Amino acid sequence: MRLVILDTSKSVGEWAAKYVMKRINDFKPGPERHFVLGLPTGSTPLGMYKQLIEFHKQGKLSFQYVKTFNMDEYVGLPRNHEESYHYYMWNNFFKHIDIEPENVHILDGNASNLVEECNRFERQIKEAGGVELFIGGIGPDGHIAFNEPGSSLVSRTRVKTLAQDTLEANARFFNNDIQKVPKQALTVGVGTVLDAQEVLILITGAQKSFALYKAIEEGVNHMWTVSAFQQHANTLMICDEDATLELRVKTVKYFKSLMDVHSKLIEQQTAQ
Ligand SMILES: N[C@@H]1[C@@H](O)[C@H](O)[C@@H](COP(=O)(O)O)O[C@@H]1O
Repeated sequence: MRLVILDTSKSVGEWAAKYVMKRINDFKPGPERHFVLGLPTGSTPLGMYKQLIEFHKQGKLSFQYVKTFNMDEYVGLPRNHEESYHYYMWNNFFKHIDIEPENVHILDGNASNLVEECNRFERQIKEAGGVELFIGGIGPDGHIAFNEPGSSLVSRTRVKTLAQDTLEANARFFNNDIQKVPKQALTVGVGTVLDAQEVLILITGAQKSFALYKAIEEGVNHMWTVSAFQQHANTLMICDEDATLELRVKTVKYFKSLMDVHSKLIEQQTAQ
């Protein structure tokens, strides 16, 4: 596992965007060879999306041959509701880039048969050839996508009832009214994300520092589902200083000493 520690949450967004751009451009996507990207929502990735849009506007990056699969969506929230992940994705990212709408895949939380919707999503990922790079964020309770504490670490896309911690954390998006937060969501499983060729996880803020500690310094534990990525051969976590507050000084020093190595991961873009 790699951990890139940057000073601020802003730098996390910029670094992640440079990394994603490099991965897509190095892949050289084309009509017969789409780059398959898994995407998260939440406040953490906003800076990354902003920077990716900027790279696109500068002509450095195209999404014409990129297929996307989003991690999750609330159940029962109308698609045009400002807090739906459909709205979030189109508003914050897709409408600003050159992606083909048919290449965008977001779970439909209003489908008449939610189980079939989840199974269809898994099939679509498979038909696309699997995810090349899955980007994720985590909740303060260490969940990835909506894989709440106690989720199976081999789970697939499914309906999930949200934990109290998540309802509380996400109430801020619903006028701080916990009653307005949908109680269920559709989410990719931990196993779905583990199947990706590579996983990139963004973690910022002191409120995520205990989860980062659980993810890195303790063992794999289904009560902290992000810890499952210790078992993935190609996981890259990017965090800010605040998120390291619960880590040992030794751990932080070790990963910081690798910064020169990590900088090489985005080198081609900075040189452009
Ligand atoms: N289901 C989403 C997660 O996919 C996301 O990672 C998390 C963090 O959100 P934020 O970045 O706003 O802290 O929020 C929700 O729970």
